[in-house]
Amino acid sequence: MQAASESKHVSILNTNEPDKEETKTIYAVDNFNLWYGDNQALYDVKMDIPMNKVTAIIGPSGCGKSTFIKALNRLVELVPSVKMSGSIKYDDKDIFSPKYKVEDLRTNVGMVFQNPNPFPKSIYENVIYGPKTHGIKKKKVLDEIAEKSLKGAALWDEVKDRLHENAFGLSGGQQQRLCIARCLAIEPDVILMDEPTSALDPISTTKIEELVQNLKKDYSIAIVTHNMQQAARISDKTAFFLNGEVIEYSNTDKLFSNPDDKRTEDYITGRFG
Ligand SMILES: Nc1ncnc2c1ncn2[C@@H]1O[C@H](COP(=O)(O)OP(=O)(O)OP(=O)(O)O)[C@@H](O)[C@H]1O
Repeated sequence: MQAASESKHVSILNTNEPDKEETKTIYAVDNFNLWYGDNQALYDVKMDIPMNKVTAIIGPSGCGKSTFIKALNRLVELVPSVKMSGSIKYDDKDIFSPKYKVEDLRTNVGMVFQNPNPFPKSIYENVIYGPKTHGIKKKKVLDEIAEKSLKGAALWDEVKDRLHENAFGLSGGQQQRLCIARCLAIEPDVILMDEPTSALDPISTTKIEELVQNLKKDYSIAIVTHNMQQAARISDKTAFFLNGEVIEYSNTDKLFSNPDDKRTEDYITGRFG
């Protein structure tokens, strides 16, 4: 966590800032395998996830997309039967090293799930939950974090007059943006999104897509989506997974216009999946 005064949220709203051209790697995944008990779900996954870009993970149901994204923040370890091999480096550090603290990873890597999952608390309490857990107590600082995070999630204008109302009173799309605000409040570097719009109507989906585009100036984003048009609209790079393998991983324009692998072409043209 950064101190509130040096918060990165200030720059979220500055849409005139030019994109950073130099592409650095935030996650380096190499030869990564994962099993649930005896069933192997991921095979030799190798991919570098770039910093300050949107990386889409696409592929048919059951191909390992969620498993992969949950490996990136070690959430997948909560399944007792899971075994893994290979390496995942975040910011050049092996996240499975005994020395690596999972709490540090979770502070740097936020996650947004398929169904909006606000806590049964007020809008305000939802957003400041993480910072409070990290020991921030001053009301002024928490107020500032709440405002910046809600602005960052493009929700402030809609909720600024009802911050102390229950979050369940928000629409599904607003609840999802609240979950994004809750994620921004811990000031992560990476945001993992697992089908964040699949439960939303088209207007709410468009808002989240616009938001993702804005957020990539300050965050590295990996997004699992079933929606190929969405991947094509919002991502810089796309990985196509099939049966636990990365079949193709390239710039989104290239993958959708001129894929190298016949299986990618079949999938994006709707021949299966
Ligand atoms: N908790 C679990 N225990 C056992 N097997 C699991 C578990 N979660 C996923 N799997 C298996 O791992 C494989 C990959 O599942 P995963 O959920 O990662 O795929 P997905 O591509 O995200 O699918 P979908 O698009 O349907 O969400 C599947 O065969 C699935 O049955």
